[in-house]
Amino acid sequence: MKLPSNLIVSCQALEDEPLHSSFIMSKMALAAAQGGAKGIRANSKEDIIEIKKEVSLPIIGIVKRNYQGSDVYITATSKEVDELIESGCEVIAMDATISERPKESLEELINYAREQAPHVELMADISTIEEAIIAEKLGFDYVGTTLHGYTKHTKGKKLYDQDFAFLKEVLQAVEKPVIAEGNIITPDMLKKSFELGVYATVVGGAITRPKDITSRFVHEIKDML
Ligand SMILES: CC(=O)N[C@H](C=O)[C@@H](O)[C@H](O)[C@H](O)COP(=O)(O)O
Repeated sequence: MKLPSNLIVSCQALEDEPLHSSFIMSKMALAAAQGGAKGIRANSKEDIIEIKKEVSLPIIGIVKRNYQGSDVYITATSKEVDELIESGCEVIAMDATISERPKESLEELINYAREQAPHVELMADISTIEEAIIAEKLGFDYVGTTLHGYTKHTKGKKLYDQDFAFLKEVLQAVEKPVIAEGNIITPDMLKKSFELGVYATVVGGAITRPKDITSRFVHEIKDML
């Protein structure tokens, strides 16, 4: 296992976000490491290379790229897999949902990644129980709840809905290590995910997206002022 059973912090800022910068993401990762995170999740070859200059933690790499006519944007094709192999990340995460893919099938993409980089582990970003089961059968090393609530067929759902009912189901459905990811926004939620039996938990926006953090504070007082 390249990832430790612990907290992983996602350091991502897309082009339309205020902190978009590989340098800033590398410092976010440094802050996360100093705070005790034991892994990093990051987007793009450039960001991963910069982050690796600052921290020696294992990295889950993704490349977010939109393709016309497809809803899949997290490591969608072999092009993104190639970029991630070049980045030197320890784990590649990819969309493992049933959404229509722009090029290779999911199975082809896994086989491609295994052939090109047998030393790199693979994480499935799923949105439903069925997808978790398929991902396990396809041989992913980790099953992550990343896309629950973000696919057409799960839109609007949150990982913490009904006292983490979906996460509990995933934990029962698969034997591979489960990574909780998506909308874990408090230390209590993080603790709860480990109590339920996850292998690791990825926390992103609640730590590394100050715009979202500010909005949550502002939301609480919006009707008072
Ligand atoms: C759905 C999607 O595109 N999720 C992305 C996946 O890498 C990131 O934008 C999230 O920040 C990450 O999953 C962590 O989640 P949260 O920021 O909620 O803690």
